[in-house]
Amino acid sequence: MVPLLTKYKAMILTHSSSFITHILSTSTPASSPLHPSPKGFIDSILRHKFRGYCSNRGVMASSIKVVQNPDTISYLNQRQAAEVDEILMGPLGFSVDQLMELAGLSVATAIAEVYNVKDYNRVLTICGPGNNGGDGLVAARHLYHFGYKPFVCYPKRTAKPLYTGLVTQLESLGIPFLSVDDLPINLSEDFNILVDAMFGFSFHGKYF
Ligand SMILES: NC(=O)C1=CN([C@@H]2O[C@H](COP(=O)(O)OP(=O)(O)OC[C@H]3O[C@@H](n4cnc5c(N)ncnc54)[C@H](O)[C@@H]3O)[C@@H](O)[C@H]2O)[C@H](O)CC1
Repeated sequence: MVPLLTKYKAMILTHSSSFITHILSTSTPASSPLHPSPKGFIDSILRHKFRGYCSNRGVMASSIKVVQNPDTISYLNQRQAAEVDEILMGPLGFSVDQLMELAGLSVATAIAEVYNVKDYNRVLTICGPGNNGGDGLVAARHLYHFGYKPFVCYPKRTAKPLYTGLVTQLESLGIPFLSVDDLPINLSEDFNILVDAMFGFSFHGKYF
């Protein structure tokens, strides 16, 4: 899969934790009301964590570190992303559908900021069976409203109301659902952008 990916115009990963996806993916060096510093955001989560759970700040401080690269993009690893979600959904009281909506909207907004709709119109969103897949379904809906032409491949559907509702919303907009067999061998011939919403922090096993 990896060699193929290099051919795509863009590949968007929704792997990172929902609420922070956009902030991390579009972070700029300077803070502004629209683009808050990702470090500031993470710091506020960590402060909450320290306050709520930890009497030993040194230990907790070393357990989550935000890696900042020279381009000011920050990354969380799998465990860190899961921990942030636990805090958001626990003491901070966010619900899954609330976070999923924010994650999907953030991904769609990040795409719209970077890839103009005229040149990069056809977006394939490949959705897995869990919450990460749900993020992708939400992203497809917002991309439609931003003027893109989204396509969704959602081969392993989940019967829970949260997911069936998302599917109904996409169907009502006429967004095509493609089976795996419908997909061309060379995805880059048919699509300008690929959104990988297959697995998030619950992925286990090995990448190949
Ligand atoms: N609070 C939350 O949980 C939220 C998370 N958000 C996003 O969702 C993902 C995590 O979602 P989750 O449902 O826990 O699982 P995944 O989507 O990562 O995986 C789905 C499903 O797949 C199974 N699985 C894992 N590895 C494999 C494998 N090798 N082969 C087959 N199946 C596999 C796994 O057991 C899961 O059941 C998180 O990253 C966020 O992006 C939302 O934004 C909402 C809030």
